[in-house]
Amino acid sequence: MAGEPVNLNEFQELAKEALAKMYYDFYAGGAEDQYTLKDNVEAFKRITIRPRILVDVSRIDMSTTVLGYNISAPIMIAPTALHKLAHPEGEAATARAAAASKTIMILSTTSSCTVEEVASSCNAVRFFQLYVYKRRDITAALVHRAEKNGYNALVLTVDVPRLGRREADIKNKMIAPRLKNLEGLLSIEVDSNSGSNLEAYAKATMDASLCWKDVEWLRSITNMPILIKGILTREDAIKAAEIGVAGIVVSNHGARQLDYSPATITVLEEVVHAVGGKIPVLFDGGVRRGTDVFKALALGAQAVLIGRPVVFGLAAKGEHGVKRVIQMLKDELELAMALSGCPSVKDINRSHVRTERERLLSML
Ligand SMILES: Cc1cc2nc3c(=O)[nH]c(=O)nc-3n(C[C@H](O)[C@H](O)[C@H](O)COP(=O)(O)O)c2cc1C
Ligand SMILES: CCCCCCC(=O)C(=O)O
Repeated sequence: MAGEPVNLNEFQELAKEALAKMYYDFYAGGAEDQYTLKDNVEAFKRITIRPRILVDVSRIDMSTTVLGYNISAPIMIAPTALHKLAHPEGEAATARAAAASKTIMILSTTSSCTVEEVASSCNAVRFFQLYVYKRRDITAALVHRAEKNGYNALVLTVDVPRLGRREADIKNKMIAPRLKNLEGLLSIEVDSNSGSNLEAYAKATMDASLCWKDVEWLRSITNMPILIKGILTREDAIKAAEIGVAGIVVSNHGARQLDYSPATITVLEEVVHAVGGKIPVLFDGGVRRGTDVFKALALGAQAVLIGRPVVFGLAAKGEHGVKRVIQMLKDELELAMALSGCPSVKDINRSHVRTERERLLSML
């Protein structure tokens, strides 16, 4: 690609040029037919914006709060695995970029840098994403380390009882790098001649018996607020609000788990209605433009998380690349707000978008 990237998709092109095929495929890929992977992005394109005019937009304020923490814009960093496959500085660079951008990074359990290394790389607000291992003692140790190292919330990922079938990883025989957070705690060697070593590793270690009552167990071992990541239905959203978690993330894991699960933006409103304002609803999946952020906020999300574009920014240009990715989205969101008559994020409301359902109903 010639010249500097001007949007997030161009960062993906740069990352493709920079990365070994096995790693690029791991980051970019989705499950099976990758139907949901495409639809996460395409579904945003089926929503149009209803701009309002003659509103004073000479000043735009994108700042907001999540769990009471101030951030410069409703754009956070989603937990994604193994940043050192993208860049030698790994999650430490991502965390510094998050801090410089005044936003929150959610560190993955399956990070290449440890909980402690990331904590000492910046003093910004950080959340910790938790996978629950069969070995509950190891899970508890991770939670305690996150708490001790100043992570401000726990994001419990609930959509990985098994790893999704990612065919590129199977073909590439994707490696399962040693997870630094588990060093000295768990050593499982996998060697899957038949396909993805990552999938084999996940099968050997992740606790597929995880269920609602385990949220109580988690609560009993930590004072950190707990958010549940991976909710796609009103039924589960109601349950989460009933058991009193601190928030939820509408997510299909970047379409890497269950193919033909819905594009997340198409179920956001259902979940928001079900929760009825009792707890904050965060959102991820397919956000590539400031207008996508705007649409998610209009449908009730408090903030969005960005997954792949952050890793692509890191792969292409390290910490600077992550900062650029976040800044590009912020610039696009700011412009979308100005052109839609929304001087602050609280001005963005349901009347500012027309969903595909509404378009179809209007034709009857
Ligand atoms: C390479 C990659 C690794 C991921 N690793 C994790 C993880 O360790 N924990 C987790 O909860 N979600 C993980 N996710 C899912 C993201 O948190 C997020 O839900 C998803 O990437 C959002 O979609 P987007 O990539 O279209 O922005 C991962 C996603 C990708 C692409
Ligand atoms: C090493 C165990 C599985 C890592 C899973 C990371 C992830 O959530 C994803 O790739 O998606």
